Amino acid sequence: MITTVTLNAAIDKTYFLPTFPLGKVSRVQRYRAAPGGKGINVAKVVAQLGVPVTATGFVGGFNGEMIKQLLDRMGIGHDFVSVQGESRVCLNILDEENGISTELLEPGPTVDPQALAQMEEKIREHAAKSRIVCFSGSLPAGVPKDFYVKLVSIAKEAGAYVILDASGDALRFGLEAGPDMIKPNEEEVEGLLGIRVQDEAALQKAVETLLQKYGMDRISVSLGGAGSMVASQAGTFRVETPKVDVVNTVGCGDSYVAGMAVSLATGLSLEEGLALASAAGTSNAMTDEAGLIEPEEVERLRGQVRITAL
Ligand SMILES: Nc1ncnc2c1ncn2[C@@H]1O[C@H](COP(=O)(O)OP(=O)(O)O)[C@@H](O)[C@H]1O
Ligand SMILES: O=P(O)(O)OC[C@H]1O[C@](O)(COP(=O)(O)O)[C@@H](O)[C@@H]1O
Repeated sequence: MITTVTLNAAIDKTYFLPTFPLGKVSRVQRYRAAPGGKGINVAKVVAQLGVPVTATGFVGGFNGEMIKQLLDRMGIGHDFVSVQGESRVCLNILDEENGISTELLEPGPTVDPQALAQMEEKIREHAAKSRIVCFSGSLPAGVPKDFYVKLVSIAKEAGAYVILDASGDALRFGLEAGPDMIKPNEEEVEGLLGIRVQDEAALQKAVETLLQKYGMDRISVSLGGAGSMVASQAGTFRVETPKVDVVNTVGCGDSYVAGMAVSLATGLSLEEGLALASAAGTSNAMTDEAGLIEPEEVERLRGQVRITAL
């Protein structure tokens, strides 16, 4: 079992527009709405890859109900803590002619102390039944900056392998609890070390420094269409993913995390895991919804991922 945790769940809405002129009226002819927020996207991809998953986190209001109902329709198990207020809408406006994506992310509800305590209990309960627990995304108002320290510690004490995919203070604090894996982007690596990364050699040095400093099992720095660089206890690897026709890249990072979680839960080797994670991210880029992949496409892409030991 894999558990995903989304403290700021969302309805991910995508508007597909031929162009997106600012200051003009655009009539939306085509759109999609799906349950989202990073951890929920991870859960959707894990389920599509055929591994049992439970999604937890905070949900609120009508949007929260919609998130749960849409997950039910997808056959994805969930066990959320309900909060006052309304779960957010995350809007992605895709200007298809220019290939530009503009994301507008609402703040989400304010979480009260009682709900925080309930969440700690949920993590204790689900981590005890899970091989992998993935914590993903930003913290809504009312959640202390160091909440991931508490939750990661609880999950680790219960014996789960912990993946943390967050940014800013949430990541910085969360690292103190010793997650097994993180998936920062280059900017987040720079922020954590207070440096500028000029080239791949500098990135390699930076991720190896972080790996040693926090004693992690692996760090994947995702590089969009350029793939990823992964530092692990077995060495550092440059992972190149196939070039494809891109439709929508929102959710690629979540799909990559899902692939990694599935590989860990099913006992794949590190190299096999890197290929699966990259292929899942790339397959997501070829679909129009965040957290949507084509399992057959993933199978095909897996064989095309190039992994080089550095
Ligand atoms: N344009 C793209 N073409 C092919 N694969 C992509 C593309 N963008 C992302 N991916 C795949 O998804 C993974 C994660 O994407 P990335 O954009 O780096 O994450 P995030 O969404 O967290 O910023 C990449 O390592 C790659 O495997
Ligand atoms: O919780 P955060 O960090 O605000 O991110 C929320 C948003 O991130 C996304 O999951 C996309 O993330 P990635 O593109 O990094 O995978 C959106 O679908 C979502 O609504």
